[in-house]
Amino acid sequence: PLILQVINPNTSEAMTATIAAAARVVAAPGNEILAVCPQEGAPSIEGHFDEAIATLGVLEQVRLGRETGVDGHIIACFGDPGLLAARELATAPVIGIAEAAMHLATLVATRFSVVTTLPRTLVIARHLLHQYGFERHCAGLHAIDLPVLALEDGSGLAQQRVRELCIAARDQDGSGAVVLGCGGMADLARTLTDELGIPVIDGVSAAVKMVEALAALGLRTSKQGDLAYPLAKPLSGRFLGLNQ
Ligand SMILES: NC(=O)NC1=NC(=O)NC1=O
Repeated sequence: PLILQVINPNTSEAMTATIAAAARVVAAPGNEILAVCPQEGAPSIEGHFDEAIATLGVLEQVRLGRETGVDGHIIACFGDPGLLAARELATAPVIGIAEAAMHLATLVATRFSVVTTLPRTLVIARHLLHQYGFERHCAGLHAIDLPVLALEDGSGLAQQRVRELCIAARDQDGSGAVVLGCGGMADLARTLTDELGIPVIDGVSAAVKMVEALAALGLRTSKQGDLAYPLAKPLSGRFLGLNQ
């Protein structure tokens, strides 16, 4: 059995619970989901500034996970904050939910759309498409224009807007699949897939299965070249805990 560390990079316990539940639904029997979030940081991640803040918490959790001996790390925020830095620290695989969902979307459709939260985070999704090489696969990017934590306010308004934009993406973008662009949407994928008749993909569950696949194949983060452990140097002050 595996221990999979699922990191919610924001500090909202409610979203950590949503993410953990989605991960546990799909985890293989016997595999443990170790859901964590930073003690300090941003309650939600909605732009470049928030991502920079969240990255330190992600790295601290990856460090703790490595010491615990987890078999994989999942960065459960759609910006995949700190992904490559985390891979330097990690021995086990590190997967971001955006890359996971995008990869799976390309396996079931020739074009996919993304439905995310605030319009200002659309540029982050575009950056990831470029970074991962999926620009030509993405037929549309949509934002519900509600803040991330609207997904946890219990009103159902954000969930309704996600559903409307997924339908619009299916009918207007010519997409064969939709990628849900927020960790807090992780509980919506199965229902929307059934209702819309196309794959609606959540990155949390996608990442869980991809880490399980990598573990089963004995594949871990390469420590050759740029993903080798960070060069040892005396990190000071608030970064003391990150010394190797
Ligand atoms: N595009 C997003 O909504 N990203 C996110 N911000 C968070 O705090 N969690 C996410 O998944």
